[in-house]
Amino acid sequence: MATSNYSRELDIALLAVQRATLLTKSVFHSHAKGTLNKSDASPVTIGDFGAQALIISALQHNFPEDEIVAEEEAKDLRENTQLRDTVWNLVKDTILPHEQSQSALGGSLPSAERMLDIIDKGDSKGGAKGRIWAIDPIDGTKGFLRGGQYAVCLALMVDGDVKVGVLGCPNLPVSDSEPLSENIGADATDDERKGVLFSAVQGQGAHSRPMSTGKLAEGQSIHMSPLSNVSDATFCESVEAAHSSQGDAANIAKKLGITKPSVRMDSQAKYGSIARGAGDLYLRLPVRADYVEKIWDHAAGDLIVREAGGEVTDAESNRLDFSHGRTLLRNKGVIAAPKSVHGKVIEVVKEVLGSKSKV
Ligand SMILES: Nc1ncnc2c1ncn2[C@@H]1O[C@H](COP(=O)(O)OS(=O)(=O)O)[C@@H](OP(=O)(O)O)[C@H]1O
Ligand SMILES: [Mg+2]
Repeated sequence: MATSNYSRELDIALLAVQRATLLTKSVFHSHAKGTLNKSDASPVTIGDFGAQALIISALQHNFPEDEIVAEEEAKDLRENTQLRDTVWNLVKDTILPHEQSQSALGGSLPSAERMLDIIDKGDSKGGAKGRIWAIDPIDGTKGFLRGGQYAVCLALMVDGDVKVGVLGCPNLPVSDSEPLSENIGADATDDERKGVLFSAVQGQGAHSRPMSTGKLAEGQSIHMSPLSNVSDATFCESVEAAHSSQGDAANIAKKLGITKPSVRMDSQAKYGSIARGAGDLYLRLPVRADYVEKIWDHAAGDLIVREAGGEVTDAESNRLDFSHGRTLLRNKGVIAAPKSVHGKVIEVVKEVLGSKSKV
């Protein structure tokens, strides 16, 4: 039976994300060096499948009864044996050098066929009852392709409530105190010296530690910035204009008196960045009324920001609700901010979005 402080879940989640991130980095480097030419598949496809297989195999080994909601299904790999073999070769060769992690994660996978079955274990419908893990093997696919920001994301929900969250962000600065550069998401920032793992357990705060390939260091406590005046804020948003309305964000920022330009970056690296105080706000404003957010795009980041002392809601000021299956059916948009200014930000979000709906 799992203990109530979730220490084992956290340890396994950290190792699983560490190993999966190592795989995504190796896919990126093979692609960049032109050595990934065995198949026509994009490196995102290969990295997505490989990272999902590694994370699920670690979860199945340790928590066989738990359900899993993951982004990918193995259908494409079953139909394309060349692609399957490319992924399999990576998965079987991605091993963390410290022995302890090998046994904790259950050793190597036995075969390519078994890998496909493992990938398909991520097909849970989710819901309001039981222990459910949410996985996004590569969040921020566009960032990954650029060598910019992306994240390997894993969260455990129990009865719809997020209890454990881990984000592997290989291209963010190691240091929590390094301010965000404006072009952090636009440039190819891929660099061996970068990389951070963010984590949180409900009621136990949020932490960061360097993303190494060896034994992981103890986590350092992280906190949202103690922002008292919202006009001093740095806000983060998506690079992709199709994922978040940059026009609405600019109007909101202007009304809040914010003069600093937004920092655009892909993936849940935005949640990690504000949780460590490198930025202040994360605004995700709906572009299309019919788009429903996926739980794997938010579960880990939501807990990490709240445990770092922030507030995370939708545009109507409702908490993100992870109890409605694979999507955030009841929420539109995401507004994450230090507690001190969240109310003020929501006031202005409602004003700007409300005036649009009247046009
Ligand atoms: N229309 C629309 N609106 C909002 N969100 C959408 C939309 N379409 C896709 N997605 C999801 O956005 C995830 C990535 O979010 P980001 O804000 O990091 O965007 S991006 O990385 O800049 O593309 C991205 O996750 P990944 O596919 O894992 O990259 C998608 O799940
Ligand atoms: Mg995603």
